[in-house]
Amino acid sequence: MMASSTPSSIEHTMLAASEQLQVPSNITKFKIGLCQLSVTSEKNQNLACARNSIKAAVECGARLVVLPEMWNCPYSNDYFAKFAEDFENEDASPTFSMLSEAACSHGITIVGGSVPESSDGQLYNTSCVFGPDGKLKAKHRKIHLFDIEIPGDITFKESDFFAAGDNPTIVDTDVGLIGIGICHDIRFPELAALYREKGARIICYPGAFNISTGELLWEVMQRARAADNQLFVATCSPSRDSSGSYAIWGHSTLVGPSSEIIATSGHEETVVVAEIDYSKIELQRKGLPLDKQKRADIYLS
Ligand SMILES: NC(=O)CC(=O)C(=O)O
Repeated sequence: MMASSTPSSIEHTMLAASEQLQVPSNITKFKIGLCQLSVTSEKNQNLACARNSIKAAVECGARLVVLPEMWNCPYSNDYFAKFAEDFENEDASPTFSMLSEAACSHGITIVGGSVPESSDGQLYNTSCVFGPDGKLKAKHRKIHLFDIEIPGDITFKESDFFAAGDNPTIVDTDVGLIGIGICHDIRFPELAALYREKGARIICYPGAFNISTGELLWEVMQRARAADNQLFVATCSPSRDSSGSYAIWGHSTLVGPSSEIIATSGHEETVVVAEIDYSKIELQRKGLPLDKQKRADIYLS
């Protein structure tokens, strides 16, 4: 269906290799909302637009809402430092406050896309996850920074501005275990495989693929991560702004565990709302038991 705290409350952003999280058994079906937002150079306008879009998703029944990569700030080196906020000082962070308030007043889980975070003199491309009580549950700092140089096509160097995160993020929410990656993180199958191994049933990737890479790779990457791991993959992008310096592909999408596209969009501003049914995962894994067929004994030798 489509319709046009404190740092101590972070539950876990890093997993020890032996740690196995438990999947809550009580939730099997719910709706997810992907807010494909139009991003401007006015932060307050971006916050207001995101707040309205979250409300629209909730009105369509969403219990989990995902925002795009860099939704409070244009995806441009000219803006990252100016728009950065320090989440440790949450009262001085309008983005943190808005997401916390929205999650609490609607009683939903929000994967808050990503925004520039300033911390200890560094900038990070960071996604915050909030629970229905409005508390911060996890914080994912983009691990794989988008450095690309394709002559005559696209050059972008995130590492000139951002430091990379060092931790995978899997978060236990009221809609089950969610793995988090940001955009370029989707290209690394090892991260998705780790999330699957730890019990994630859905991986959320806020992203802002460029039109150069997006047409060929955006859908392929999502479907590959879903097929490899037999779980749901949700992506959420900003909408395309033809006046911006970085042309965004859009196409926020929900993919199911057999790699099927459940819902998607074009490049315009919209909210995608679709159903996640976890029983599809069990069905797919039973019919095609990749986990049992896996030959881990030979891959690493
Ligand atoms: N924002 C990104 O990481 C962009 C990306 O990965 C792309 O291909 O475009």
